[in-house]
Amino acid sequence: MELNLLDLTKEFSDIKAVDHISINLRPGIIGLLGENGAGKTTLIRMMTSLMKPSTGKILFNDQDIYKLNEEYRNVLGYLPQDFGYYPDLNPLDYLGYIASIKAIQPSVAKRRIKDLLQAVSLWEVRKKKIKKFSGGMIQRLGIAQALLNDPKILILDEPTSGLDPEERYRFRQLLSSLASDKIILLSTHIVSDVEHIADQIILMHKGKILDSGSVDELIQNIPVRAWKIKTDLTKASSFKLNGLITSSNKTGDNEVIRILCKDAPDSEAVPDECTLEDVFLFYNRKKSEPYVIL
Ligand SMILES: Nc1ncnc2c1ncn2[C@@H]1O[C@H](COP(=O)(O)OP(=O)(O)OP(=O)(O)O)[C@@H](O)[C@H]1O
Repeated sequence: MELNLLDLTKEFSDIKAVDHISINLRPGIIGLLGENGAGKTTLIRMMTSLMKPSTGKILFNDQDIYKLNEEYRNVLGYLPQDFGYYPDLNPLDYLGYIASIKAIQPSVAKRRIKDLLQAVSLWEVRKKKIKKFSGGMIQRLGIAQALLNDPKILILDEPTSGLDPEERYRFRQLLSSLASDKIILLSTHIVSDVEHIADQIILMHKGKILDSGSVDELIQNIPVRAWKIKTDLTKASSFKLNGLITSSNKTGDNEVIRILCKDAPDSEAVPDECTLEDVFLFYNRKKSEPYVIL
């Protein structure tokens, strides 16, 4: 099973929200990582066939998704950024309603709704009105509705926004537990949402893919390493000219700086482990930032 994005572009008057993107997606968890406005939602809306690309194609198993039409939508599960739920319904009635829209047979739907509510830990509150739910509970219900038709492709747009760290953790556990035979695409601007669960990360910036691959591959592909240096406060600011400072901790007259640059910025500098956060910071550094690769 594969989803092939071929030279996709989406223009809104003078904005190229998605700019000549080509990528091949296979089963596993794929993290679509980019800052706000990178073009993630636009890309996702094209992948769900809700929006037509200005140019390019999307092929599901070699067939154009717009030609497959309903056949494609039957294998797709989608959780938009703001999914429409009915606050006065309870999860049982809400999912029953969605199942009828998706034309799932009532006997199949009944069993599936029970399984899903148990999987997302909402079975105990199946008769409670959704308006009494926390943000995390609502997002879990959103996942359940996206999974109702047992989709082969599951697309989740910023599913962790509004969740607290504990809820985000549980959400990641849930995603990891989903069958590995699905293509699961999760868009986010939060590195920790995808760092430990994604098989593949797609780094998006200003409508383009900057890099894609495993976390280790992305780390290897940046031309900088991380270094830690203990320095005195007067010297500390000079390091800002040498690389991208990712953290600094003051202790008395000293400061411990963590910096991204190509080579050791000082004889005292010791190498530190690079992370996906470093990759994200490197690609999203501001043009105005004094940045010199040593
Ligand atoms: N319907 C539209 N009309 C005009 N411009 C749009 C439209 N939709 C998106 N854009 C622009 O396209 C760019 C990409 O937006 P998009 O929503 O795809 O990014 P994103 O990465 O999903 O960000 P966010 O997480 O903030 O939604 C932005 O500059 C946005 O303003």
